[in-house]
Amino acid sequence: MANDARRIWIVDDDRAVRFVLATALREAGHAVDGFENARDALAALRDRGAPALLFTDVRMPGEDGLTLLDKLKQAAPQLPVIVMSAYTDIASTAGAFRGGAYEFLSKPFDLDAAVALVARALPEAGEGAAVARVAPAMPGTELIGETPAMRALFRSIGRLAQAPLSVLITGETGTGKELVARALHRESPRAHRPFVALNTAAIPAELLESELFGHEAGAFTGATKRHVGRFEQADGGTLFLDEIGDMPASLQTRLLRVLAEGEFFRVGGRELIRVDVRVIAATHQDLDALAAEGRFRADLLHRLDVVRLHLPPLRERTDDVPALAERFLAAAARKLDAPPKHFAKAALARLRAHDWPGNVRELENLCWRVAALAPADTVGVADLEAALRASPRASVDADDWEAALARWARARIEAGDADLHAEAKAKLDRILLDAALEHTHGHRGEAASRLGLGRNTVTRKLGPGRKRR
Ligand SMILES: Nc1ncnc2c1ncn2[C@@H]1O[C@H](COP(=O)(O)OP(=O)(O)OP(=O)(O)O)[C@@H](O)[C@H]1O
Repeated sequence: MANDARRIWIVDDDRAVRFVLATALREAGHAVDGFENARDALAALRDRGAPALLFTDVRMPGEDGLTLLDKLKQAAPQLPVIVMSAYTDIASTAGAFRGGAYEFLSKPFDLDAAVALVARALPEAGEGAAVARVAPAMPGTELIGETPAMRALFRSIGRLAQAPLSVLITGETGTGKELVARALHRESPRAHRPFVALNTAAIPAELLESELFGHEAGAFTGATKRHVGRFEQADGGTLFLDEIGDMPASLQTRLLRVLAEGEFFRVGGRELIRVDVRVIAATHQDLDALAAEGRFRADLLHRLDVVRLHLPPLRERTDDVPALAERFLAAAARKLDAPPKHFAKAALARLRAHDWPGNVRELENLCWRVAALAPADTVGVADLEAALRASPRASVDADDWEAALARWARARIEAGDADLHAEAKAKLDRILLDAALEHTHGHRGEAASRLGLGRNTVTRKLGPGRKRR
C-alpha cells in the first residue's frame, strides 16, 4: 500500500479548486495528490491503495462524485470522504451522507475550515493510517543566535517544548516571538498537529470572538455559513496569540473561561466544543503594568504566564547581527534569483552600530532591499546607507498618500473619467497585498492576517495562478 496511506487525495475537474485546496493542505503539513476525474482516482486506488482521506467534487465529467463515493466505500470502507459541491440542495447533501460521506462542504468553502476538518477526520497520532506527520516546511524559520541570551533561550525552548505548559513570550516588535512560538510547537509532541497563529491586534474587536471561537450560520448579520474558529483549528496543536495585550476586556474574560474549562460554544452555537490546545501568547507590551492599571486581567495573565520567555532587542545582542545579516542576504539573493552577495567588513560594522528599532525584522527587510538594490557582489557602507535611506520607516508619512490620492482623484474627475472607485480600489488592494506579501516573503496566510483579511480573501484577490511560497 506504499505511501498513499498517509496522503490526501483531491478529485475535482476544476484545477483552481485542486490548486487552492492542495496548497492549503500542504501548508498544514499534509502530502496531497490531485485527480481531475473519478476514473484516475479509482485507477490510483487499485495501484497504490487507499489514501488517508479523500476530497471529491460531485459534478464532474465522467463518473460523478457520488458514484465515486460508492465505489470507494466498497473498496475502502474506512476511508473518510469529504464531498464538495456548489449544489447544496437536500438531495445532494443527503445523497452524500447516505453514501457514507464523512462530511459535506458547500462550495465555495472556507479553506481553514477544510484544513480543520481534515484534522478532525484523521485518526489521532499513532492510530492507523494518519497523514504525513511533518510540520509544514517553513523555509528560513531556523532561529539564529550565538549570544549567551539566545543560547539560554534555545535551551529553554528545548526544555519547555515537551511540557504542555502555557508560555508567554515577551519582546519588542520583530524580535522573533512568533519564530520562538513555532519552534516550541515544532519541538513538541504536538508537532504533527496544526500550529495556528492569530494576531489579536490585526483583527477588528467585533470579529475577534468569532475568529477565535467560530460561529454558526446565521449567528449574526453576514454570517452566511458556519465558521470554524482558531481554537478548533488548533485542536491537538498549538494556538499562538500574538499581541495579546490588545485583546478587548470582554474577550479576555471569555478566553480565561475557555482556558480554564477547555470547552466553549461557537458564537450562536449550541454544541459544546471540547478542544485540546496549547496556548502560546506573545506581547510587546508590559502586561504586568497593564494588569496593575486594570487594563489586562491579572488572572488571565497568570494563566498565560506559566512560563515566560523574553527576547532581548537586537541592539542588546549585536554579536548576532553579522550572522543574521549574512543569512538574510543569502536567502534574499536566492529568492530573487540574484548572484550571492556578501557584506564588506565595514558594512557589517555599520550594521552592528545601527540601533534597530524594528529589530530582526528590520534587519531582514533591509537585507532584502540590499539584495535587490546593491549593484556589486560585495555590499559596502554606501550601499547600506542607500538601503537604509530607502527604508519605509524613514519615509512613511501617513498623510502623504492620502494627499496624493486626493490629487489623483481630483485630476481624474476633472478629466471626466468614470469608474474611478473601482480603479482606485483595485490599486489599493494591489498595493496593500504586495506590501504585505513582501513583508511576509510571500506567505499568504500571514500576509492576510497582517492586513486583517481572511486568507480566502487574499487568495481570491490574487487568483490561483499567482506564485506563492
Ligand atoms: N533569531 C532569529 N533568527 C532568524 N530569523 C529571525 C530571528 N528572529 C526573528 N527572525 C525573523 O525576523 C522576522 C520577525 O520575526 P517574528 O515575526 O517572529 O517577530 P515578532 O517578535 O513575532 O514580531 P511582532 O511582535 O511584530 O509580531 C521573521 O521573518 C523572522 O523569521
